[in-house]
Amino acid sequence: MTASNPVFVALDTTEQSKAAALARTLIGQVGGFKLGLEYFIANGPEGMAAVSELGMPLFVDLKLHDIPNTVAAAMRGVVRLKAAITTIHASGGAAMIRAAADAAKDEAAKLGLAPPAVVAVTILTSLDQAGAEAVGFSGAVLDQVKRLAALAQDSGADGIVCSPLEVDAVRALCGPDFKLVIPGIRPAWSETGDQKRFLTPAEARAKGADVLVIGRPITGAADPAEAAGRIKTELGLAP
Ligand SMILES: O=C(O)c1cc(=O)[nH]c(=O)n1[C@@H]1O[C@H](COP(=O)(O)O)[C@@H](O)[C@H]1O
Repeated sequence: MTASNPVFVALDTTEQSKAAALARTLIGQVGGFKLGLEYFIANGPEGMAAVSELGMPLFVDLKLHDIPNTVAAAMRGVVRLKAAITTIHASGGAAMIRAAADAAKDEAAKLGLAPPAVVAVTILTSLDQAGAEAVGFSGAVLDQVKRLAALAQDSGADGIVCSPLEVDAVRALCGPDFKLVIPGIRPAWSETGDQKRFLTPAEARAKGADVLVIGRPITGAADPAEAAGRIKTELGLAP
């Protein structure tokens, strides 16, 4: 991420040529690129390299969630992809979070790389109150996010993923150095789609988000670079 632009654009596609072309168009308009499961399953490590070699920070979003030993081994592979940020699920528990954080640091040191920020997904932004309760998170979503954020921080994670609606409360709980990576970002002019807990880029930033994860409002626009530029303007960044 360049210091001034907090936007990581989610290049959610299975097509390597499409991701690389979009990425090239967006250099200068965003702070980094996010590649997730959809892309990784189709294109593997070589596909990740095709985007990372463009020289922008890479967010590798594989949302690891398994027993600690398996997650630690997978995390070593994520480090080899030269990730700047990567995700695990906080609900994997304290030992899993610790194993992921330790493996990231250890593998990065072995390879002489900067370790990725390991951020733990709390409650997916596609879940509303009823959806969160249906998978067993009882109580207000905000309280569940705060509980998982504290668990993640106590277990060595560098930050969390939550919706913009919870950012100020988590910031107050976890302090200024805890990285808040925030999807569920919808400019007023965009479609909400499957996101249930969302705010605009400027609202999320004002609440204290460090990274804004934005996909379809940019990638689905007729002119993605123009859409990213519009978001830059809304964030008060120089064109
Ligand atoms: O971990 C994530 O990045 C993530 C967590 C979450 O709770 N919600 C969420 O939408 N995401 C990701 O953020 C991106 C949002 O994309 P758009 O909804 O198209 O802006 C997608 O790539 C999701 O995988």
